[in-house]
This record gives sequence, C-alpha cells and structure tokens, in this order.
Amino acid sequence: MQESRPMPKLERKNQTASMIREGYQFLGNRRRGLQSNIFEAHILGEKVICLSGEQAAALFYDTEKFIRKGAMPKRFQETLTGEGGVQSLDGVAHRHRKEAFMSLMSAEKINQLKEMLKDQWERKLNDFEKQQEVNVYSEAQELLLRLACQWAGVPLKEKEVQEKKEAIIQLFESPVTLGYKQWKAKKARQELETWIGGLIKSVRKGDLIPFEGTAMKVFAFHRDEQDELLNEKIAAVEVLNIIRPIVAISIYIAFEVHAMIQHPEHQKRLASEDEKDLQDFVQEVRRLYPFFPFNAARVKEDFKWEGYAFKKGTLTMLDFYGTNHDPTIWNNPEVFDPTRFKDEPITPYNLIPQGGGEFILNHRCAGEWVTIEVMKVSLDYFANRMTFDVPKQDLSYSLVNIPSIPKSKIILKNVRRKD
Ligand code: HEM
Repeated sequence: MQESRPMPKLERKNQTASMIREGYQFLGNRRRGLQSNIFEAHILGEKVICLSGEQAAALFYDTEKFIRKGAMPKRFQETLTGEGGVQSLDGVAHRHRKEAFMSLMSAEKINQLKEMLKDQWERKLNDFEKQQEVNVYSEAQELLLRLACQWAGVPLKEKEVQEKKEAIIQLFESPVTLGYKQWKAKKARQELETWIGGLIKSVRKGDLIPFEGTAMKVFAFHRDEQDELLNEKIAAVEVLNIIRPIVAISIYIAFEVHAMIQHPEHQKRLASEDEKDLQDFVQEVRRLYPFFPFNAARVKEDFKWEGYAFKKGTLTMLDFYGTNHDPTIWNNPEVFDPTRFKDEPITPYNLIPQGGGEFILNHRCAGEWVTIEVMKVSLDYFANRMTFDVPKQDLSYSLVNIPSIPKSKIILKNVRRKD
C-alpha cells in the first residue's frame, strides 16, 4: 500500500483557546499560515482534520466518507438543534426525515410564506411610522416569530409572543456560551420542546387541526423509515427546527440593512424591477457576513484523499466562513460586491453559509430557499417601501463572537412609508 502524505499540522498541542479568541477567522488564519486547505489541529481534547475550499467541501459532503453521528458536541444539541433531530441522522434515516423537511419547501409553500411575510411587513410599517426609533434586529425577531408560527401551523397567542421570542433567541444566540447563559438556553429549549410537544399531542388527538402541508401537520404524523410515529419530543425538535431558524433570519436582516447603509452605491440596483438585483445583494450578504462558522462530521471508514490518510472516527471540520472568503474562489473576497455573481458562478460547494452539497442527500440547510426569499422580501421593504434616517451608532460587528450581530442592532429613525 502507498505511503500517505504527511498532513500539515499546527504546532501547539491544543488550539481550543486560540479558536475561542479568533472565532470566525481561526481556521482561515491557520490555513493561510500553513498554506494548505487541509491540516491537523487539536480542539476540545481531540485530533481534528480541518478542511477549507471548494474541493474540500465536495469531500466533506461525500456521504460514503463522512457521517454526522457523534460529531456535534452535546451542548450544541442541548441548546441550538435539540437531540434526535435531522442534523444527527445518517444514511436512510436522514434521507427519509429530510424528505419530510423538503416537502415543506415547495414553490407553493414558499410563495405562501412570502405573502404572509409581506402582510407582516405592512403591519410593522404602520407601527414604525408611530415609533421614534426602530431597532431592526429586535423588530425582525418578533415579526419572524409570528411568521414562523403562522406558516408552521403553530398557534401563538398574543400574550405569548414576547416570552416565546425571548426563549427562541436564546437557542441561537447562546450555543457557544458557558455557565449561566448556557444553562438559561438549555432551560429555554426544554420549555419550548414541552410547549410544542403539547401541541403535537393535541394534533394527534384531533383537538388541534393544522392546515395540510404545515410543519405541525407533517411532523405530528411523520413516520420514520421503520414506519414508527416520531415520539412527541423529536416531533417537537423538528417543528422547532423550522421555527428557530426562521427567527434567526433576523440576524441576516440586520446585516442586509447594515450593507445598505454601508454601501449606498448599490441603492439604485435595488430599486430596479429585476429580481436578480435583490437576489445578488442577498447572496453577497450571505457570502460576506459571518453567521455559521463551520460544521463537523466523522470519518466513516479509512480512506485517502490527495494522498492524506483519513482514519475512521476522526473528527473533521469544514470551514464555511473561510470558504465564503476564499481568494481562490472569490475576487477580493473581503469587498462587498453583489455584481460579482455575473462572473463568479455559484456552485453547490463554493457559497456555503448554510452548508453545501445537495438538499436531500446531504445536510445542506433545509431552509436555504426560505432564507433567501425572506431576505429578498425584507430587503425590498427597506430599500423600496420605506424611507428612514440613520442616527449615529456603532455599526461594527465582531468576527470573534458567534453568532455575530451588528453592535447597534441597527437603529433607524423617522421611518416613513414611501409614496
Ligand atoms: C438564518 C439563516 C440560516 C443559517 C445561517 C442556516 C445555517 C445552516 C447550516 C450551516 C446548516 C448545517 C449544514 C450542514 O450541516 O452541512 C443548517 C441545517 C439546517 N437548517 Fe438552516 N440555516 C438558516 C436558516 C434556516 C431556515 C429558515 C430553516 C427552516 C425553515 C432551516 C432549517 C435547517 C434544517 C432542518 C437543517 C438540518 C438539515 C440536515 O441536517 O439535513 N435553516 N442550516
């Protein structure tokens, strides 16, 4: 058998502290230092192979080579994703569950979501006109929670809105925190799963009848690949896998308004009738701004790639943020330029803010189309249906804190409907 190539290695034994210190840029900094798209590190007490770039992403999403079982730290499951959800499945079980998710993402369902969203923005705009000041991040969270529940078939009482909003935000704002904050996020998840679990029970008993094709209906009656109904807790985890990330799009809405403010030179294109202009702007926001830094999988069986040995069970991380900023893929990757997509085509493995590969076969984000459409409709509102002043504020954002959110949360004043 041929000898393996020695894999570039980081010198210091444990890089956990550096990773925490450098956040989104940790993997990219090391990749540049070693001048290699593949290297070995030690993180959280374990040897990890770190991958970056388009070819490496294609490898990471090869289901013959990698599995997700045992890859995600328990504390992310206890807060961000929940336990037993689609993220933790492999093979037939994953495909079967993912098909249920993708059945919610038909063109018809997404159009319905867009109409509901426009309705929500119309109402918000009325409120904004009466407010002295608008906090975009916070307002978007509330709007998206109402939207997510309506679209998913989850009844949400007016008096529950604030409480549920606070709980859901904790799931995606706190996954990498420790101590009290993490404990609070765990508690929030338990309470949310109990709430949705109770509703699943009511749907099964016939006391609550959600519309066909909603997440509540689909997951209340979903049967796994062995024809067993999901238990209530897992059905709740999956309904929350729809609601939580829709609310998290508030981060991208804050970033798209940030991009509008910082790059007024693109304003004219946003006013054009061509939807492609909105789309390119949204894609550039998703490429440039930090959100989900990386993901992990484990080697399924021993194999070699480009001469490097991958041993069964080895934790392997793919750098999403670094791939979206890779200078071998993107010209001037640190520059915000929505026109780049004319010459720089998007492939399943180069623009990966929400993972790569295929939707059903791989773990690529089930809600990527929803995210793009929600961002487009929302951008159209901020760019073309309202006017506002931008008061002095701290528009900086961290490349260390995960998730990153603009410091000021984006404050607007004198918001008025455009005639
Ligand atoms: C807010 C913006 C979003 C970001 C940054 C994001 C990011 C991601 C990422 C990085 C993954 C993992 C990809 C991988 O493992 O390779 C993922 C998976 C997933 N996302 Fe999203 N997502 C977003 C919005 C959404 C929305 C709106 C939904 C649902 C409506 C959604 C539902 C899911 C589900 C169900 C999975 C698991 C897919 C699987 O394991 O097969 N996400 N997302």
